[in-house]
Amino acid sequence: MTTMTMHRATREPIIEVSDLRKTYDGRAVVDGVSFTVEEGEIFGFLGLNGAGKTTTVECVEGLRVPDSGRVRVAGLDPVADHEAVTGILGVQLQESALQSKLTVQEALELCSAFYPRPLDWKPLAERLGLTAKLTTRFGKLSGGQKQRLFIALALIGSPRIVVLDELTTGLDPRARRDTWELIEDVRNSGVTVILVTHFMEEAQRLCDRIALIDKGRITALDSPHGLVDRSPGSTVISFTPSAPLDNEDLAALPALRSVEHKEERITLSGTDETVNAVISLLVSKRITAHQLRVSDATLDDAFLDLTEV
Ligand SMILES: Nc1ncnc2c1ncn2[C@@H]1O[C@H](COP(=O)(O)OP(=O)(O)OP(=O)(O)O)[C@@H](O)[C@H]1O
Repeated sequence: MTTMTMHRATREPIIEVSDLRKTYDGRAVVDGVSFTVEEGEIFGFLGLNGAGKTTTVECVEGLRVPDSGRVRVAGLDPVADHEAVTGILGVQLQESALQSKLTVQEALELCSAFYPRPLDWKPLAERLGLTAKLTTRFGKLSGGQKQRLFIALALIGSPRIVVLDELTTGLDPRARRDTWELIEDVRNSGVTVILVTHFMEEAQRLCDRIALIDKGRITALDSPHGLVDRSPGSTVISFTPSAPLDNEDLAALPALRSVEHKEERITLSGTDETVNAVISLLVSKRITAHQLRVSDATLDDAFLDLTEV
């Protein structure tokens, strides 16, 4: 992590998952999931609560045993070769894993001792804003400080892959941005990052690719841009017309996804074709568009479009 070389994904899969299934009480919570993660990429999972994200990543970590399917981490089976996988994969601990009387420094030193080539914990603690808290007991840390310590502990073993589940939940906006920079540095040093998140801005900024999980299945897997482009309403145009527009004319616009009227203001979502057609319509009717705004849909829009609620 200390060498800040520029990231270049090597395009070699370091994680391979095919047709993964996990059932609880006869219900498939992960239902035929397949994906690969290339070494050096940040790979994100997005999905509604209960979609199967954590179950999927815990099968990759070897913490849950799949009912069927194949999982390989650097060529190893995470269940059969659990010890070897633990040596190359850093995971965020759960709150219950640390004794409340342990100080931050003790936790960092203790976890360093588990690994053959641990990072120097002092700069790591500094980077995560924990230096002033080294002598504070875990039980006395705030939620955000605990979260930072968990991130430090996930990275301390100098892993090839780090799995961060809800990385910045509970962090204030400043700490969240600092953590994003840290994760970018981690990736730039060649570490592969698996990120489970509910924050679209985080996924959009950090992830090279994102798997959308819905009811135990991957419904889309693409770059953040690619997902936004797949969203049927990928371009949004809004304006206040100088004279009323005919609803039938609006409804006939090509590739139109939605029309919204708010007092006199009209917001349409569709594609570039929709935008061009509405401009032609306005010109042909000699109507001026006041406060005209055209914007791309966000990952948020894509997520809602591509997830069945
Ligand atoms: N040990 C278990 N026993 C029974 N059901 C479980 C178990 N673990 C998870 N589940 C169920 O599996 C489904 C998927 O859970 P999972 O934690 O993987 O979802 P998630 O996408 O990570 O959700 P969240 O965003 O809420 O963390 C949920 O319906 C959950 O209740």
